[in-house]
Amino acid sequence: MTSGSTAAQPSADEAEGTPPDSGDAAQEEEFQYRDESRLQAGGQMTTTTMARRLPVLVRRSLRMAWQVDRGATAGLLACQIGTGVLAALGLFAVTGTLTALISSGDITDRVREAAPQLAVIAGAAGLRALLGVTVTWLTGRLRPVLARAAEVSMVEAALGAEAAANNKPGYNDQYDIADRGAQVTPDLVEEAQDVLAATATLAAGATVLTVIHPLLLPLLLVACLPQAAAYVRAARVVYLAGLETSGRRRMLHKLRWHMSYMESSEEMRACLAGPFLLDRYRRLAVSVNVSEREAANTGAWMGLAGAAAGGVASAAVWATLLWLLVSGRMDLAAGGGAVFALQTATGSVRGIINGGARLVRTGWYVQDWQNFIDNAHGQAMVTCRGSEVLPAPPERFEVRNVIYRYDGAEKDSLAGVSLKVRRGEIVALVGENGSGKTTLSRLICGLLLPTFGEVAWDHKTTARLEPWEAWKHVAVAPQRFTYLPLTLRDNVTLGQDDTSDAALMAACEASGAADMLPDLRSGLDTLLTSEWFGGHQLSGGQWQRVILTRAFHRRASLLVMDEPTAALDARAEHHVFTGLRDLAKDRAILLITHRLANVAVADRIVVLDQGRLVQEGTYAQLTREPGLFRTLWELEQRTGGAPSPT
Ligand SMILES: Nc1ncnc2c1ncn2[C@@H]1O[C@H](COP(=O)(O)OP(=O)(O)OP(=O)(O)O)[C@@H](O)[C@H]1O
Repeated sequence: MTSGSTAAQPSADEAEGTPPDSGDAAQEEEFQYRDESRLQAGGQMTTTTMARRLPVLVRRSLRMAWQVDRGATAGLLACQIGTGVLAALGLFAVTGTLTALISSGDITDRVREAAPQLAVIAGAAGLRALLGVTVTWLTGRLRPVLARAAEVSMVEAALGAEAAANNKPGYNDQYDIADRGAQVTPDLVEEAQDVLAATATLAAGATVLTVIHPLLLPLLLVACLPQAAAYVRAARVVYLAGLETSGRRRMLHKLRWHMSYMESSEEMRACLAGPFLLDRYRRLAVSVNVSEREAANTGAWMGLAGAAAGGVASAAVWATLLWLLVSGRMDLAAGGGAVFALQTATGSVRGIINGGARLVRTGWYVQDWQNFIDNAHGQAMVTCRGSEVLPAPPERFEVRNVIYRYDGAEKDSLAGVSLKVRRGEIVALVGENGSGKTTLSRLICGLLLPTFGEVAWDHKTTARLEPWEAWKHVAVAPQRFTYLPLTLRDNVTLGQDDTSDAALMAACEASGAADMLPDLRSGLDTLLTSEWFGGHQLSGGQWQRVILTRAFHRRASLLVMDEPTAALDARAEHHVFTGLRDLAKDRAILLITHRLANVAVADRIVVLDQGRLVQEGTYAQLTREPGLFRTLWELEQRTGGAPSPT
């Protein structure tokens, strides 16, 4: 982005990650992770609990891999077992070779005796290399499939959460952390493979070591414990830093999205929002860098301490081996084999510790992912709602004395509102900005559940209905709609109901979208975005026609239209409103608009003021009687808007 050149550049100190000045601190405070219970739970995880969880994690990773690609998983397991067997064979062959070479007798005879063992060593090494390549191939095949599957589960869980969840404390943080878990799911499998491979090799080394001298293996394992503890602590520090920075990283992600994507590209330039946000981004990035760098430093120190402890412990094991040899408790040939076995076993134990610590850290993330997909941070609709299904499309939608307060809000957005809409009726919701119109429409659609009171469709409350089945009876043309990068046909039908051209064309006629079809290269099958080749970029008003087409195409009992013509030209707006009565024949229509000229079409008008229903009546009644409606209507008339009552 060229405008970035005008942005305040970070100083050298900032670029290196020095904490930003105090002016930014308050700003960053807003994005801090605040789920103390989660942080405490993370902080209390010890090496012992983690050691206990390791087999669970390996099993989980295998189960996940098995679900997405059985062939690759079985192949990987076979490779790991094969690697262990070959490692054992190779080690036994090394011991045999050394015994043969070191024994007394003619050198030619000794070499001849050792030759078959040497062939086994070479064969085992070659086959292990082959298995290594196979493991790389199978892992490469598994990784992307697993990552996509984890992402899909996340999206399913997010879609299965209450729409109100976004306001719940901690929900978005939990989503982010879980999303990170989804991204690292393939790592879990790979790290579990590493641990399995190292365990298989250790099993081989351990067998040989135990045969040579029973003291060596326990000594080696005890010696590695301090290193394991240090690595797990380091992993915990990095994981906790990931939790703590999640809110700030989410903000970075949002800023990146707004600065780079097409939808906001014009404001980024014309309002100089680009340089401003880029500066904000840099400062926030520095603060995240500082936290992550601190964690990396602490982790490195812990790793260093662990490695030093491991080094000392290793030296003790080697000294023991030396003592066994010098004191004559072990002969020279066995000693040679022990050196190889010890080296292999030490490498394997380090592999298990390293891989295990990484596996544990990844396991925490994956656990977060699992928790989220299990119940969406306590917001899963299946646990908040019933599973009843309406026997027939509802005739009547009723709001009974409803209070609604968004989570975290200081006051109610709706305070004791009651309203009825029947099929065949058009009801208009009117009121000033923030009076609660959209909130009321969300409740009547069952997108939100009331804080108090109830919303009933015929005689069933929305809280008892299975939501996805219920929403088959609802069509919404929302105030803030989403531009989906799909064809016109897909944007309208979303794969539902009658996807035939005839049904689509009828809806296009009603919304006015039919007028723009001649300009679309592939008609109904034109991709509605220029972000991909062959796509077509629509104007704001044209998009609104598409959204209306989508709502009209659905044969739903309740049609909610929230500022449905805000972006339409006069001809298109007139076309939509003259067709509304026809649409209302078999639908209940809830119309929200600030253009009071348009509410004349409604059978009833309901006026909201600060979350309360203050007036209800026909257009003729409300324009006559004193009240909020008349005040707004008169203001609109002064600017040349609403017609006189008939
Ligand atoms: N998702 C949300 N989270 C928290 N508060 C919200 C949310 N949506 C709306 N509110 C609050 O609820 C109140 C009613 O908002 P609502 O969108 O229902 O008003 P409206 O009458 O549709 O306004 P407008 O005419 O501007 O569209 C406002 O005070 C608003 O701040």
